[in-house]
Amino acid sequence: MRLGGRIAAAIEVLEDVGARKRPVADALKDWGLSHRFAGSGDRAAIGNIVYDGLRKKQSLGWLMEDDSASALAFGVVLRQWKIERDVLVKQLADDKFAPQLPTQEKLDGFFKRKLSKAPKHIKADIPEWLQFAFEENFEDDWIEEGRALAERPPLDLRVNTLKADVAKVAKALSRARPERTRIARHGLRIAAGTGPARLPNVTAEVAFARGWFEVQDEGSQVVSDMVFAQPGEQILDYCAGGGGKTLALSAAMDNKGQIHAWDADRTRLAPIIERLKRAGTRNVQVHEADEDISALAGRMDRVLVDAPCTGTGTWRRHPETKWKLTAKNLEDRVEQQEEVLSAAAEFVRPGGFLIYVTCSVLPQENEGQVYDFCENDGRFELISAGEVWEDLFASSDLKPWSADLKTITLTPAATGTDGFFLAVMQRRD
Ligand SMILES: C[S@@+](CC[C@H](N)C(=O)[O-])C[C@H]1O[C@@H](n2cnc3c(N)ncnc32)[C@H](O)[C@@H]1O
Repeated sequence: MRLGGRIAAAIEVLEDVGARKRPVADALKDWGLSHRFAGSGDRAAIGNIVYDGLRKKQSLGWLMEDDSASALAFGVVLRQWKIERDVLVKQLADDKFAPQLPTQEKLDGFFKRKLSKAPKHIKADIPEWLQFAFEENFEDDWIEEGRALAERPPLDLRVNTLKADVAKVAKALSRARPERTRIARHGLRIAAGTGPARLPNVTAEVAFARGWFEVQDEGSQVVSDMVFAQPGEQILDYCAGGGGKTLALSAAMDNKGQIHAWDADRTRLAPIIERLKRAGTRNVQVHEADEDISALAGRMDRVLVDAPCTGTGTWRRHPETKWKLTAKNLEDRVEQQEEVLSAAAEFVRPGGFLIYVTCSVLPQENEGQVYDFCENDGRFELISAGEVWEDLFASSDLKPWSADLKTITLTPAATGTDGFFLAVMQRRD
């Protein structure tokens, strides 16, 4: 396919996503199934236009004075992919599959308008109603933080130290030119690439089938490390989901001790079985949602609550969720988090630790949540996560946010990771 056909396809997918409010991945998959002539390079390029457009939907719409799917797709190739206007016009002129170009007047305006003159939430590419929360969290840097959440993310891998080491995986994947992560100790990163560049399908590699690595954002690797799980301990992963963090904890414990993996949703937990097997994990007990785990109450050295959240820290990967999020969704999540935190706390032994994690950058779900919890439950005290950071990652030149010098927030702008929040609370009695 030529560029014109790819832009036309991206417009079709963007319209589908907008009209049916469906996940981008589903819309792209359907498009691929009904256009089997498109090669993998075409599908990657179309996906990139769609995702890049959704990440910067607001700023591109403002520059184009038009937020249609077509304006967005052309905005991406002209501004983000940096294809010269004349080159684009020429390429599309004799392409019968190319969509209609925006009018001369619209394009003139697009190139004349300066984003520095746009309202602040548009510059930051975040929904206006979240501006206050961003300001509260990131002070003078909030626009930069919003913008970083609108960039393309890299592909991060966590080397499974139960089966391999960083050098071995780097060698196995050398064609993809992975580099060591700047914070995580067992991480590799494959750069995002620009324009139509596609990321390699690393899960099709033999090294993946052998369990040498997992796909896991560096931020997720870092917060898993900060649980500080020690060999021989008893750990409860209360919101284990597909097991991303469970696997990292197991490797950190060198398969010694016991991890109990639980989740309220049995279907979310299902993939964990296969992943544990591939990783060579032997110290994880999976508990189904309807299983009674009350025998573990008051006995766990550490309980990890990787709480259900709005996912604002992962907007780079799921940009459509940025524009769908409502104040009501946020309120519901906050309520759910309160319930999960109180229920999970019952499993911590006296002197043990409760670790609260979200992949959100909103203070309501983060600092607000743990301060309320500690106020209501006098047994728990917030301790300094900054000290754990220093213990583990002092050598990194990147530093997380810490509004209160106790909890930590990772962000694409500060730490080059997805957005994550982590707080550690200790049970006194
Ligand atoms: C952020 S995801 C977990 C991701 C997972 N830890 C990982 O690293 O792959 C949050 C999980 O919380 C679970 N959850 C929601 N409400 C819960 C509850 N009341 N108790 C336990 N888990 C719950 C959801 O099913 C979801 O799998």
